[in-house]
Amino acid sequence: ASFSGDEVVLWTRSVEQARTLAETRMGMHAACPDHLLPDNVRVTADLRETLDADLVLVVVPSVAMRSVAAMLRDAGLSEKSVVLSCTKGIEKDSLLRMSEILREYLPNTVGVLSGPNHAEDICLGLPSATLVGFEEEEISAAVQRRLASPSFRIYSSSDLVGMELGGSIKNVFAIGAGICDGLGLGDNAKAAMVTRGLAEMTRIGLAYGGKAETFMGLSGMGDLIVTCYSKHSRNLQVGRLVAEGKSVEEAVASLGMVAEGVPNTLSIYQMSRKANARTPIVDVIYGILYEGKYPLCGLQELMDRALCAERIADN
Ligand SMILES: NC(=O)c1ccc[n+]([C@@H]2O[C@H](COP(=O)([O-])OP(=O)(O)OC[C@H]3O[C@@H](n4cnc5c(N)ncnc54)[C@H](O)[C@@H]3O)[C@@H](O)[C@H]2O)c1
Ligand SMILES: O=P(O)(O)OC[C@H](O)CO
Repeated sequence: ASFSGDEVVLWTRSVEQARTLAETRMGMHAACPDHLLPDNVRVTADLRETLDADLVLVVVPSVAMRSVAAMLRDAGLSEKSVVLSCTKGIEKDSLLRMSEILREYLPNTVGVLSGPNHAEDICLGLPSATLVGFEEEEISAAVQRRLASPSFRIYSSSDLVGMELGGSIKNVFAIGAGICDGLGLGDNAKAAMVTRGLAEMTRIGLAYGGKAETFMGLSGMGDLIVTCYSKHSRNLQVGRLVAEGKSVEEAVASLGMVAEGVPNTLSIYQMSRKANARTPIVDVIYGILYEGKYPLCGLQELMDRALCAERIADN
């Protein structure tokens, strides 16, 4: 997105890394990320160049959110900046959402952007829809207008809990969908993973105060679908590799980018246990990633459970 011609400063720890990522991730052969970016976008490795921005999008892996929030505070981010978290994750142990971590460090207005939004498609200008959420309706509306473009349609929401939980929980089932692919279990198995995954997402999400309709929307079901089926999905890829016999560490290392489903499976499992939610798929994916359970045994366990009525939100 070019933010409609506004000046955009893209901060990254290393400009060299941004160059490599742009070349490999987007499959484009540019010598420099500037070639991929409109004239109004500038790349810098100096955080101080971002401190007076009126809108700050934070797009780092969830495990880095706390340190980046502290860096923004220590560098002196303007209190007038509106901060938008685009990160999909829940912190392990504290079980905090990304917007909650940002608020721990910054007095700023903080919101969330989440939806079925693979960067590869957005960079090509292909149509995408997403959700922006702030507690303050007028700020949602202003950010919505600011970031929308003819190829980027933005809906608004005030359910930050639902948005952040949906965007994090779907990663667990994307790994599950990848395991189905890697084991060659077929289309029916994958449809069952996605649909029963949505039921578990709804159950955990409701237990923590999210709204049911949010889990049916873009940041819930929408993101679940894209992550379970897209050729760009890193979580799907990790699941496939693990099913094919790679260790989790090897699978993640081969990506060279974050797969949020790996840390998220731990935190979502912790959330589920804390809420005493019925989440058999989350439990099995946790077993595969963290307890050495064989992928095929885990998936068979799901099939072997006692037969029951189809329940969605009911625990
Ligand atoms: N890539 C996508 O298509 C996409 C789409 C929607 C949401 N997201 C979410 O955005 C977040 C980031 O994903 P990504 O694909 O941009 O990941 P990424 O692995 O490409 O990392 C993004 C940037 O964060 C930097 N980074 C990593 N650790 C850091 C640290 N400790 N301090 C400072 N910078 C650090 C990396 O160097 C990189 O420049 C994730 O939560 C992901 O789920 C990604
Ligand atoms: O590539 P993934 O699996 O990390 O998914 C990225 C985004 O969350 C898709 O909306």
